[in-house]
Formats: sequence, C-alpha cells, structure tokens
Amino acid sequence: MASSTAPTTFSLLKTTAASSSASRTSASLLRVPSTRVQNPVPLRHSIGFASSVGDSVLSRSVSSRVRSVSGKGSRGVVSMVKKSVGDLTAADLKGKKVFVRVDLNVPLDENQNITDDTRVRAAVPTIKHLIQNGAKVILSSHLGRPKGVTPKFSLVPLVPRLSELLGIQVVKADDCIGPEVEKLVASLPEGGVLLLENVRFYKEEEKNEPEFAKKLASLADLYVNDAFGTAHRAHASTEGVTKFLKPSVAGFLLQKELDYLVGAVSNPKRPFAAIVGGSKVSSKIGVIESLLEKCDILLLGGGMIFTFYKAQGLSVGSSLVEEDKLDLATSLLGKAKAKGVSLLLPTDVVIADKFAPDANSKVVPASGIPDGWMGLDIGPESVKTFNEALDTTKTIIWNGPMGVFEFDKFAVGTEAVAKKLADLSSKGVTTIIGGGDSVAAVEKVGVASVMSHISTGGGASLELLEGKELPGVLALDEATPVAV
Ligand SMILES: Nc1ncnc2c1ncn2[C@@H]1O[C@H](COP(=O)(O)OP(=O)(O)O)[C@@H](O)[C@H]1O
Ligand SMILES: O=C(OP(=O)(O)O)[C@H](O)COP(=O)(O)O
Repeated sequence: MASSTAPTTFSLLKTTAASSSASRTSASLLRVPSTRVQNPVPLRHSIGFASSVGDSVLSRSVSSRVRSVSGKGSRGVVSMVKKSVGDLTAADLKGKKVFVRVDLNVPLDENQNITDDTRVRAAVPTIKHLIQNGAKVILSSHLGRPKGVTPKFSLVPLVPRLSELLGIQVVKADDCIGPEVEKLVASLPEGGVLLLENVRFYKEEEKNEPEFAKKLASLADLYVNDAFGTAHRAHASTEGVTKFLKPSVAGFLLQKELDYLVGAVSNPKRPFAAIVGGSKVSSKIGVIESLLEKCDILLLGGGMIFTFYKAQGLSVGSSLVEEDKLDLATSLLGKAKAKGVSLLLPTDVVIADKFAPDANSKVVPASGIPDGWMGLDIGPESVKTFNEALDTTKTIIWNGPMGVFEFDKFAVGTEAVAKKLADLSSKGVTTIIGGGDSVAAVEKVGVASVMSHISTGGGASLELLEGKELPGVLALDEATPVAV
C-alpha cells in the first residue's frame, strides 16, 4: 500500500497541499492545490453548441444553443453555431436528394462481421429523421484506409445492419460516383436510402480534389455531415463537397458530439474534473494544456505519470518515461498551480516485473518503485483519493486509461474509474468519455449506456479537446449569428 508520507522530492507539492483550501482529498496526495472553483471560463472555441446537456440537445433552437454558450465569463462573444439538420423544415427536405456523410468505419472480423456497431447505431437518428421527412438519402462513408479499390474494405457488410436498424431495405451502389450511381439515385423513392461504395476507393477523396468533390455533390441537392469520427479530416466528402452543396448542415450525431466536447467542456457545471491517462504525456500535452484552462481538478494516470514522477526526482524503475519531456512535466505542474487547478497524481502504483499479463505484481507507494519493476496501473489508495475528488464534481471528462487495462491484472484502476463515473452519472453528474481507449474500458465494464456522452471519434475528440477546430465542422453553414 502507499506510504502516507510523501517523499522529500515532493516537498513543493506537499507544502502547498498542506496550505490548500481544497483539502477534500487525502493529505498524502501529490497535488497542486486548487483555489478556483467557480471561475469564469474562457470561451476559446468559436464553434459553440449547448452546454446545458441534461436536456435534449437535438431539439433546441439555434438561439438557445448560442445563449447557453454565453455563460459566465464569455463576455458577449458572438458564437458561431453551425446549422443543423434539425433546423431544416419538412418542406426543405421532402423529395430532396440529401448527401449524408456518415462514419461507418467499423471493426470487422475475418468473416466480415461487424464486431462493434456503435457507429452504425449512432448514424441512425439523422437518417431516420431524413426518411421521415420524405428525403432521398444518399449515404457516403469510408472504411479503413484502402489504397485503391480493395474488396475487403467494401461497405457491403454494412447493408444488413443498417437495413435492420432503419427498418427498410438499404440499396447498395457498387461505386460512389458515375452513371450507375446516378441511375440508382434517380430511382430512389422518397424515404429511400442508398449506400455508396467506400469513398476512399478514390485517392481523390483524401486529397480533397475539387473535381471529385464536385462529382459527389452532383448526386444531391443538399449536404449533411454526421461523420464526427472523420470531421478532423479535410477530405472531399467531409469538406470539399460543401463548396458545391447548399445548404451544408450538421447531423444530429455531429451536433451532439460538439454539444458535449465543446459546449459542456467550455462552460461546464462546476466543479469540473478532467481525468487524463494513456501511454505518453507527449500525445496528451495539447489536451492537458487545453483542459488546464477550463477544469478545477485534473487527475492524471496511465503511463504518463512516470514522467511526472521522474521530473520530481523519484525513481521509476523500468516504467515508461519520456526523458525529453521531464521539463514539460514540471512546467505543466507549475501551470496547474498558477491556474489554481488541483492536479492530482496517483500516490501508489501497481508494479510488475515484466510487461506481460502474467507478470508478478505488487502495490507500492509512488516513491517506492524498485529497479527492474515497472508501473502498470494506479494503486488502491489512488483510486480511493480520485473517487473522493470526483465525488465533489458536477462535470467530468475522461480521456485515456489509468493503466495497461488490456491485461486484466492491471485493469483495476481503469475499471474503478469507469464504475465511479457510471455511479456519478446516475446521480446527475455530466460524464463525458472522450474517445479512444477509455471508451473501450467503459464498454468492457458494461457501463457505456449510463454515461452522459461517449464520443464516437478518437482522433476527432482528441483534436476538439486540444481546442482545435475540425475542418468538417468549419466547412458547414453557419446558423444566423446571435449576439449574446
Ligand atoms: N503504466 C503504463 N505503462 C505503459 N502503457 C500504459 C500504461 N498505462 C496505460 N498504458 C497504455 O496506454 C494505451 C492508451 O494510450 P493512448 O493511446 O494515449 O490513450 P487513448 O487511446 O485513450 O487516447 C493503452 O494501450 C494502455 O495499455
Ligand atoms: O476511425 C476513425 O478514427 P479514430 O480511430 O481516431 O476514432 C475515423 O473513421 C477516421 O479514420 P482515419 O483515421 O482513417 O481517417
């Protein structure tokens, strides 16, 4: 178990912790104390959707969305809100050919069976809305990263599940442009759905070639982008096509992702905690720096903590360390302190004598990692302390596992966080799972349905959390700007 006495190398953190007004958590925690709980939030992302995410984000009007972004601290910013498919009337849609970019990039097994249909299910609300309003729906997606036409990346395996979920027979095209596709589009009835073949079978897609985008656009009257997972790519079907199709609007899934990953994160119900884990600090620098601007409490776990430990002079054995990021780790600790964010590092870790599922393991304090051993999970005292910190919050965002959760022996910390978030979610805390491996962890524990939001995009959610703007979103029409 963890030692209750922090090592002398943590004297700075210990001292500040002792004088912290935020003394909710264990005194032994390695922390930068928080003095900020209800500070104004800088609104840095120009694309704003709702932050009051408890109610139906899909049905709110543009003005209410804009107003909700204008919470405390936004100082009269005119937020740019993207037009949504929900803003189109039945008259806008009836009989119209609608090009809908979805992300059906799902995992398939060796027999071409879908092993996780989350993205297919997530695409359904927009498609159903279009069907119910008498539109002719043309679906476009990529699958994998094919180089030219590659049968194993065909979208054929998607047809049965899509048809089942939509309750109608989806027609499949063998191509995504050309005369045969045009014939199929011409024969589509109102409320019919046509699935185009993998748009990445053309290299012009990823090159965002205007002529190719124009050909895709020529199939339809208007454009809906609901492919959140691919919104960070400026490709022909996600960005280029908007130059030839008006209106170009956001689908319900894209809108919901932005509501949570931008709206709820920029203007959270406080206290707001961010949990960041994963393998390396280098891949999460942008996320940590961006979240430090917004959160009250930052919990760190995963492989990156050993770089923080080493930066503080601790021995980390053979744990994962990025030697060239030691100064960065120290500067992030300093930034947290300067911003009044309570940054919590685990006080104990589960160590292993090798990187393997059957490794020998034991729990030691953060200051007690022997040579030849590596930290692969956070320890029980840290779980307890993290839980106590999370108990104080009203909004939580989580990105990255707390340990090597792929090995059962080292999945305990990650699963404990998943369970804690599920528990808090059921008590009204807004819980957002920001894509990547933390989604896999939440699904493994079987608590996915309880969370407020689980992102369908790994790379896209990471970029949003870093404060970047996504080309697939930027390209969409703006709703009428409202001064707030
Ligand atoms: N202590 C650790 N040592 C080595 N790898 C770790 C450790 N903790 C977590 N990881 C690994 O980090 C990986 C996930 O990291 P990353 O890709 O950055 O997160 P995400 O996919 O959530 O964005 C997982 O494969 C996990 O095994
Ligand atoms: O699966 C996807 O991204 P993700 O693995 O980051 O969640 C998207 O479909 C984007 O795919 P890409 O990374 O091949 O452009």
